[in-house]
Amino acid sequence: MRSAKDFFAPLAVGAPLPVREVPARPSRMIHFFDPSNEKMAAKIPALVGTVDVLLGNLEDAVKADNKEAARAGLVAIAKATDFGDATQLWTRVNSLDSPWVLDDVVTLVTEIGDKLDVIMVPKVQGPEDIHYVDRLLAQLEARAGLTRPILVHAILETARGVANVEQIAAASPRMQGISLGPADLAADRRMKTTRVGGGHPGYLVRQDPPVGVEDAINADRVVYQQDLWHYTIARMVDACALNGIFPYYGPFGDIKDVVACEDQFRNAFLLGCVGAWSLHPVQIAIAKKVFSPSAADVAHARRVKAAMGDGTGAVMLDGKMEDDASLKQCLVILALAEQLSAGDPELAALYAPAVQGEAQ
Ligand SMILES: CC(=O)SCCNC(=O)CCNC(=O)[C@H](O)C(C)(C)COP(=O)(O)OP(=O)(O)OC[C@H]1O[C@@H](n2cnc3c(N)ncnc32)[C@H](O)[C@@H]1OP(=O)(O)O
Ligand SMILES: O=CC(=O)O
Ligand SMILES: [Mg+2]
Repeated sequence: MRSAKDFFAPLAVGAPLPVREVPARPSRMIHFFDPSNEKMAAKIPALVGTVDVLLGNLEDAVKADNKEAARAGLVAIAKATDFGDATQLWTRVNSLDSPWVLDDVVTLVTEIGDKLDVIMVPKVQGPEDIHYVDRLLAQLEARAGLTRPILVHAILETARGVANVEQIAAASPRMQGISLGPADLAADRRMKTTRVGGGHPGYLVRQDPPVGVEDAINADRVVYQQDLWHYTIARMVDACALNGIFPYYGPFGDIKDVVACEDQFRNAFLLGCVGAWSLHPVQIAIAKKVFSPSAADVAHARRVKAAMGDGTGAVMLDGKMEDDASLKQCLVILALAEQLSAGDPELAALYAPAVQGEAQ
């Protein structure tokens, strides 16, 4: 293990200094596209400024025959596009045991390292995977003369990865965040599902049999569908919070079911996630809506803050007790509203009166 003193030293001579704080840029939707798909790629310039993150995907969902075209396509798109301040460029490289990943990383850092904000690494098993990528990136950054380190995002999609999530989150100052990868995780755990994210009608809790009713076992009883992902998301959120990095829900594959997608994203938001993946343009607006606090929550947070005066003690507001701890939650909402308003006049208007300075 590296000593704390060494942690912020570059891992290669000439590589940029590691960051001490992960930049907290909005990343409500990580919008996936396949750079080898000409129709999809043609839509990317118009998405700049409308999504927080554009992610050129090179891994699963890109056909094996198209892996090189996807890599080359991403290089071409990145070179031709000005992403501005509002949109980050990320990539998801192939898995570390694949025949493509070395060329993915070498090519992307060398050709477009100055444009890439984050590299998403799939199927991370433990901190050793992050250490490998960390050193390789430092070497390539030094050779490319980059002045800003590229950050790393891990996908949590193996049982071993989940068991090691705290060490993964702490493995490098490059760690930007972690996404839940429910599809691969389900397969790796040998769960008996056949879908990409979301719930399952068979995973439920049933109300007790009614008392004093004939054939009570077969009587109508309320069933509550449970969340397959609650444990993993909660663990991931804690690991990220502990290490000052950001947690995300991953993919929701039922593109047509925009209602369940919104529910699943909101569960993740309420548990502490800052964003989710959008696989199709229709999911962009869902993520934006869910991962931006509601106007009602912002207004309520503002009232609690005003009622709490110097921030200590207890007060009653609308019949509920508020104190230092509920104020802290309200400040989280206000800080997020302030951050998002800064780059989005529509949200700024929604949250009016101006939220400037409220989180201080
Ligand atoms: C488990 C995991 O690893 S999840 C992550 C990996 N998966 C992905 O990245 C999937 C990315 N998304 C996709 O491949 C596609 O959206 C699909 C396959 C889900 C659906 O694609 P389609 O059947 O073409 O959807 P649809 O017909 O509704 O598309 C409408 C338009 O939006 C475009 N479009 C679809 N997805 C995207 C996207 N992610 N980004 C930009 N444009 C897109 C289509 O090209 C199409 O364009 P057109 O109007 O010019 O014909
Ligand atoms: O890569 C994502 C997943 O769910 O698997
Ligand atoms: Mg996966």
